[in-house]
Amino acid sequence: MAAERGAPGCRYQFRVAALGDAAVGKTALLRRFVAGAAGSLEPGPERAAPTAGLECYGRALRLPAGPRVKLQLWDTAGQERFRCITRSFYRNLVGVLLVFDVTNRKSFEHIPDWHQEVLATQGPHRAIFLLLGHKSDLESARCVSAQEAEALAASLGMAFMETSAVNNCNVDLAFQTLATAIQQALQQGDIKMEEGWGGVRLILRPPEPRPPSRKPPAGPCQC
Ligand SMILES: Nc1nc2c(ncn2[C@@H]2O[C@H](COP(=O)(O)OP(=O)(O)OP(=O)(O)O)[C@@H](O)[C@H]2O)c(=O)[nH]1
Repeated sequence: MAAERGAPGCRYQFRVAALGDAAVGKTALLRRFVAGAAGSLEPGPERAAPTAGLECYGRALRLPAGPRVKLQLWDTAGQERFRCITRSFYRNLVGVLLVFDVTNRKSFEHIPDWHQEVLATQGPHRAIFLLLGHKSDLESARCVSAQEAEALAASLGMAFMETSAVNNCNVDLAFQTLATAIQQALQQGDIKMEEGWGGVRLILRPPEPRPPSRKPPAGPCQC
């Protein structure tokens, strides 16, 4: 997957958000993806300042066998007191990463509530979801198995992956998987771009098919 910081040559912009309980690692996950494998994680292993409301990041990527797309990535506050800000924004999402912490059972049990909250506020546009079990590097403290998370994801109609921002496990793959599913839904007409909806934006029109070139008249030279 080729990555760029800007959006040159991107055909679409997909608006995606990471949702889940406070401190599950949404900010670290997004920053890891934007910084790439070589980037350092700010502010380090200590607890980062909790997100207040919403923060936005962006990164472009080329999908396998597809166009280049820009992901507009929204980091949302997990804390309840910011929920009225984040809720107002769900209807303009085309992709949602539902994030829980594999060492925090409550954050896993709250996933159906997060899912329901998005569905309840979405309007006619249906977002594509991906369930992420985050902090997979903390194996010894794990209290949610991959099998039960897979079962939950299947029951909610979405795919599941485990990620870690600390060792950069599956981070690129998670975003690539979500973006590919969005692109396929767009291609199949399951998602439609509409005026006034911010989930998908066309940045660059596909090139028009070129008209057949006019050949010089056959026959003897006229000059
Ligand atoms: N071991 C480990 N720790 C992580 C990982 N990702 C994040 N953390 C730590 O988990 C804590 C919370 O991370 P954040 O990214 O701030 O969590 P958040 O979900 O954005 O929190 P809110 O903004 O309150 O919603 C921080 O101390 C991070 O360093 C990870 O993959 N592995």
